Amino acid sequence: MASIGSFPFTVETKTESSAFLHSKNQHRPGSSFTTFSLRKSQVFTAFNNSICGFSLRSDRRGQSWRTKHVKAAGPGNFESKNDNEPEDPLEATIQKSKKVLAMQKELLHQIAERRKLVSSIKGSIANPEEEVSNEQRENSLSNLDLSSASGSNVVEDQTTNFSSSSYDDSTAKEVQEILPSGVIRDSNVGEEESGNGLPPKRTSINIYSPKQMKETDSEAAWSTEPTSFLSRTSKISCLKDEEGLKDSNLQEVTSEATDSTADYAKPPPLAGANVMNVILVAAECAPWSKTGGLGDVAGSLPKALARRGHRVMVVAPRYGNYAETHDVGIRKHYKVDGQSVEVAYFQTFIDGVDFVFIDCHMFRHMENNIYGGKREDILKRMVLFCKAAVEVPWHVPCGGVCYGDGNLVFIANDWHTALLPVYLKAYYRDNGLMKYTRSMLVIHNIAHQGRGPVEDFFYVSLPEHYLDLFKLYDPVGGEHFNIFAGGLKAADRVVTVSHGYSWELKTSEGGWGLHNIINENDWKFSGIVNGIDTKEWSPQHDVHLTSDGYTNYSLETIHTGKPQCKAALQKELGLPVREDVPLIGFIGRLDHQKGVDIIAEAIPWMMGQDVQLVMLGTGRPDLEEMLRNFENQHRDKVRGWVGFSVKIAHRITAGADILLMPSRFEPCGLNQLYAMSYGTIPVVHAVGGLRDTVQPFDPFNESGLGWTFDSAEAGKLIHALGNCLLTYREYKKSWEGLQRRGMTQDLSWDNAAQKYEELLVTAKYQW
Ligand SMILES: Nc1ncnc2c1ncn2[C@@H]1O[C@H](COP(=O)(O)OP(=O)(O)O[C@H]2O[C@H](CO)[C@@H](O)[C@H](O)[C@H]2O)[C@@H](O)[C@H]1O
Repeated sequence: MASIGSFPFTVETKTESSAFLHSKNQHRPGSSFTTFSLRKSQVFTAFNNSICGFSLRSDRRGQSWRTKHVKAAGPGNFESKNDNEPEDPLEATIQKSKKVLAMQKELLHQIAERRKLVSSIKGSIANPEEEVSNEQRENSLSNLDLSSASGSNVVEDQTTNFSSSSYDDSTAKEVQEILPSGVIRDSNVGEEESGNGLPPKRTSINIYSPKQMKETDSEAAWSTEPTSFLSRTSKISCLKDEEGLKDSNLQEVTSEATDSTADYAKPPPLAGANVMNVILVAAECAPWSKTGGLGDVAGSLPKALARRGHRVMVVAPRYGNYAETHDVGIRKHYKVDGQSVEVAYFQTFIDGVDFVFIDCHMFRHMENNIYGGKREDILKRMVLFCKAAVEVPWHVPCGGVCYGDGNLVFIANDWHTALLPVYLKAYYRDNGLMKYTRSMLVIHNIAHQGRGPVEDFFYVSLPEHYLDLFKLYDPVGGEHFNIFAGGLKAADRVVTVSHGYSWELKTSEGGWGLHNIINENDWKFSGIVNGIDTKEWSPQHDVHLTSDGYTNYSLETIHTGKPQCKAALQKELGLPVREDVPLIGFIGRLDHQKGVDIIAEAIPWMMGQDVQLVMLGTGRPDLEEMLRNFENQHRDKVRGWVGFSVKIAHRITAGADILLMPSRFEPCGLNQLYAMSYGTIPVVHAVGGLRDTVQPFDPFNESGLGWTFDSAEAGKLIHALGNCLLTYREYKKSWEGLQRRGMTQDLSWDNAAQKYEELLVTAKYQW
């Protein structure tokens, strides 16, 4: 983090988030410019990561940094034009040098201050009992008893829905209804949790008025201070009363703080001053659970964010027994449809990411049927999941320390977790809690929205005035309840997985009834093309290519490696082993979106060609039957694999020459990205992310990555595939060029992660 230090950060904070600073200054009257906006985490992070960054920064950032600095610091800054500046250039240089020296002195002073701060943190680790105030606030809504909140304990903050002057019994009742309606707060919880020899938990919360906040050290008074890495130390008190806390955890954290000086040598995080805590919440997460691309994204985007220096967690349901994970030992209760449901948390740390799995009877043994069951049952599962997930940063210590709710952004995904931004607002932020926590909602597929009758609203246990957020009218279904609609409105930022799809979503054809909401929220809406996990999906390292005659290969060895994989695939599937026949692949859900029926229409033409076709998919029973029929009718040319097999998906990607994707709509599409990185040429309907990522082949300029067709029709597919087959057979050099260009693209998540980061930052500073 050499480039973060405190100085540019302070500048950026001041210039970009005056509202935020305003509120900060309330707690720190009289703070000076250079210190007032450094939050605990940032102080710690800055301290932890660089001193020498100060001297490098102006060189590295050059003019843009200086401009910002001048803007922020105004007159008196060493870069600003001063009326008293001497005419003599030598004298002017000397004066400037003096000012630079003075500034460096000031910076050294700040560093010394921060050293003291870290020492005091270490001290507090050594004496965790002293953190009583932290302990008091470190509790969940599952333990809140707002009926005991009264008088001076009541929030007067304007951002909440209630004030002390108007707070009476009826308000208390209302607040009770709003806040804990989805959260069990009965004394059973406390008793249960104190049943392990641990101190009983408190059953009420102290809510501080702004006056109290001012009178109290703001760092100790309220956990909404953005925390990031400091949370690792300041949240120690949350651990000591948690079941399952091991001494070793504490030691780990203590030694982490002790070793902080050693971190000077570490390279700075790519995110620089933007380092934050990120929690991605998704209904599936590869490799543990996956029905499609959402699982891939949940398993890989977080790792790329972690590589940029963020503290990153994924929260997913625990559908099966995942060997790598351990029970954190914490139990909480949430109310779903009037029933108290106990949840446990399982955790593991892989590739820099904390993976937390929420365990409860509703998810167990659902690994092969994640979205199965009646509509109400799926909804109830997602309600529970979102209620539990939003509180994970409070309850689940990772590496010994909870994430805390400061400097935190949730990334929710698709309708399944679209309730999370709503809960964050309704339960917490409307009530002055999680004030600095933000949410982003990612649209992977707008076709699935969590629609139901308006009565479904009662399952989500929200205050009545929230109903309007979810109510939607459409000509087919009439007035209905729509979870995606609520999430889109409540989230601080909305992202979809390609630019093309972000445009399509705003049209009546592409928005599936949500286009008006998306257009109204255009200001917070962006498209970012997915990346791929190059560890999982690279022909060089693919673990599924190490046996059964397959082999790993790279651009250098593609001439031998890919034919070997093709032969192995033909052998494995019982097709004639022939190097010269073009092998066409299809992988995907068998449904309307993926255009399997368009392939079906083109089958008679295809079977007239000398080709082989391998299709892998699962989904609609009629389409599954169709795949079996293709195989039965053309046993020497077609294989239709009905089922979900990650191994076969990898092997098809490596062994095929061509990948077909005639999707009617495709928000991003991952298979074409995987294909290109394996030297397999995509033939795709130019829609959504497919249009963004597959530039059409131009034989005159020898450019492009594959073939595209402009409408989802069999005739168009045949035309594009015909040209592709011709090139495969007649123009080997062009084919190799296509493979080379595809394989040398940077398709990793790193680019996308940087773009996500930019939006996470805007969300963070959004008030
Ligand atoms: N039968 C099978 N066996 C094994 N593996 C199989 C399989 N069927 C599919 N897969 C795998 O599932 C993933 C599907 O990726 P897609 O991008 O096609 O996602 P999907 O349409 O599910 O997701 C949505 O989300 C993703 C992620 O944002 C978007 O790319 C996409 O456009 C959008 O529709 C790939 O990894 C693929 O290999």
